[in-house]
Amino acid sequence: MITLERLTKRFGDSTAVDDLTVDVGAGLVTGFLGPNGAGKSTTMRMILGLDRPTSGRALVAGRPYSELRHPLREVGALLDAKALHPGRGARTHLRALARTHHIPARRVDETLDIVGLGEVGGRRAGGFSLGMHQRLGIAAALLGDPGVLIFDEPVNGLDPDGVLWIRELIRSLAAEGRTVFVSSHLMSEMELMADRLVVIGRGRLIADAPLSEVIATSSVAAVVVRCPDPGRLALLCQHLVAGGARVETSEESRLVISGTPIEEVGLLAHRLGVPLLELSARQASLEEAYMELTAASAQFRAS
Ligand SMILES: Nc1ncnc2c1ncn2[C@@H]1O[C@H](COP(=O)(O)OP(=O)(O)OP(=O)(O)O)[C@@H](O)[C@H]1O
Repeated sequence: MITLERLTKRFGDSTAVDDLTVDVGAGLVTGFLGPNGAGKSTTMRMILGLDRPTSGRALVAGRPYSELRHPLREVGALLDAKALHPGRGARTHLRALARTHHIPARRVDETLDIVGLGEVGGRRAGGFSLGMHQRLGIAAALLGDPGVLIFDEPVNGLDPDGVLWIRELIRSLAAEGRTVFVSSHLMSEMELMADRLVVIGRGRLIADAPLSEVIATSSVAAVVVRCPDPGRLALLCQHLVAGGARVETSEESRLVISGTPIEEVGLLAHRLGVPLLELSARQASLEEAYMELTAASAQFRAS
């Protein structure tokens, strides 16, 4: 469990994180979204004791990071995968970490196997590909078998195999009951990975809800009907508009309706004797919902 209580961080005159209160629960993947500069990394850094809050608190399992007795056994993190000594082998790097954090040495080979680097553990990290760096960073995060995991942009720059692997790993870590907090700019990936979402913009909380609820906020969600009889379709359209729905006619035989539930559209068509060849719900994508939610707080968006 991660708890943010009125968490605030100022750098000089600018406020990077602004009064953020959020509970990130166990057994779930919680996605952390927001435009560039929204304050995601700063928030994660404060959870990990790398930045000091200006006010408020960030707690892991009920305590600030600095008060954790065995931090790596409580919380593992992937922030900047390249931040390690290039001359060191992967195994040597993990062994050093294990030693300084009182983690049994056998975990080094266990975690190298979990991330698929068992065969290359002796190679210098300086020669690793981006994907191997990510895997090694994840091995370091898992080393202490922690209950809380924080991943900042874990799929950045990975090939499709690597993306699939990280997605499955992250889902399985949550299924084991761990708290998993993940940031990503890839909405399609978040849609597949996250159970809940925390969305921030300019440091402030915009949404904290299950994925499905965030998607449901989009105005792009619609009901599509198709009818072979233009006269009947026009009649249906008239009644829908009179009832307050927004209706688009993209093709002659098709209506795209928003603001009216699919059940009501179906019953109305039946009452009016409108023959339907199609009655379907069009769900918004997370990307569409996200763009609407963050429209006011994105600093760099073309108009
Ligand atoms: N050490 C620092 N000194 C001054 N300003 C900083 C510092 N670290 C971050 N900031 C500022 O705080 C704000 C939030 O940055 P942060 O990196 O947390 O955002 P982010 O949501 O992670 O962005 P991105 O998606 O681009 O990684 C930005 O305006 C950034 O310039």
